[in-house]
Amino acid sequence: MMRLAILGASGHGKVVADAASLSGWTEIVFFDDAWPVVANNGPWDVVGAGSHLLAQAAGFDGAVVAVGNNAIRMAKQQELVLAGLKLVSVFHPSAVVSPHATVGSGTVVFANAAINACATLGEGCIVNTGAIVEHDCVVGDFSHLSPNSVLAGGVTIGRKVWVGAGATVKQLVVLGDEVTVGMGSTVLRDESAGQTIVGVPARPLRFQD
Ligand SMILES: CC(=O)SCCNC(=O)CCNC(=O)[C@H](O)C(C)(C)COP(=O)(O)OP(=O)(O)OC[C@H]1O[C@@H](n2cnc3c(N)ncnc32)[C@H](O)[C@@H]1OP(=O)(O)O
Repeated sequence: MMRLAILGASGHGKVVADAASLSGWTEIVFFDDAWPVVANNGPWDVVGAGSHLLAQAAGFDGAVVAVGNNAIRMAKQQELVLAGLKLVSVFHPSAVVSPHATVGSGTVVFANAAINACATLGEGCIVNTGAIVEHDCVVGDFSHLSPNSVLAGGVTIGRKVWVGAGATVKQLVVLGDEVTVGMGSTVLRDESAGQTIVGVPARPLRFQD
């Protein structure tokens, strides 16, 4: 029996649970502060609030935070670690991950994602469905690569970066911490921390017409 606790009874959590179920976790339960009003998340049970999970570290073989917001995911993951839970990574079986890539704890990698050779991903990241992290990329902690987004070779992104669905980042570009890339954007140049950039080519949102 391999028992996984997922914190966050979200839609994203359902995808984490599916990937975990398909990759060998035999018992999966959710914790969420909406419990007991929320008692299930799709086919999975919600069995307690976040505080209950913090008190049950010994009861699980692993835990993962399923919260889409990067800052909240970071805070929750740090709480779980302090409480003694073992943060694990979850890989959908159809994800292709190079044996020469490094993936931090608490990172989830969904169906048809690819992480190529010598890429380095931090902890608590989301590599969403079909996202591509090319060779030699560096992805900071608690970043989210949305479905079908592409980081071309050697891209470096900071912590808590959100790359929107279908966005593409040119090879060797560097994005600072907490940059948000709008869905469908094409990023051709480096951007400093905290910017929201959109469009083709991507420009800071405040400069859009
Ligand atoms: C499984 C999953 O679902 S994972 C999640 C996947 N979701 C995503 O990838 C969504 C990513 N988020 C976005 O792209 C958002 O639009 C953001 C973060 C870039 C901007 O969001 P907000 O700050 O709420 O901006 P808002 O919607 O008010 O738009 C502001 C302006 O930017 C434009 N804009 C917003 N997003 C984009 C975009 N991706 N590309 C081009 N223009 C955009 C809007 O048209 C608007 O222009 P206007 O002022 O001329 O009307």
